[in-house]
Amino acid sequence: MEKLQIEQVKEELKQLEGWKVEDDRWLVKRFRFSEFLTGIDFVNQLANLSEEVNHHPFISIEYKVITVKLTSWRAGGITELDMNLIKQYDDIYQKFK
Ligand SMILES: C[C@H](O)[C@H](O)[C@H]1CNC2=NC(N)=NC(=O)C2=N1
Repeated sequence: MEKLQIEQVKEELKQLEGWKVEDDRWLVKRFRFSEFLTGIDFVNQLANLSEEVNHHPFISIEYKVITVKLTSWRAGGITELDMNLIKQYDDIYQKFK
């Protein structure tokens, strides 16, 4: 899978909420939760999805803030799969609202 042009990625991100591009290769978003363990539930759901599709984000847990960073390692940048997955991450997050 080929990496996308960053300008195209940034254009697509305007349709979403809270996603940024870092170092021209990472999609990054901070998800906030009211409870620590709810954030952990969210992480577990992302982990299961990651295993299903064999495509894994880097996830940091900072109390009630979960930071998700995603790129396609082998492609060396952001791919259609990454753009598809971040929408699935947002859908999972919506279920916790
Ligand atoms: C061997 C295994 O299929 C690969 O390392 C997978 C695992 N998860 C992955 N996750 C991400 N984000 N990018 C990859 O290129 C990738 N490759």
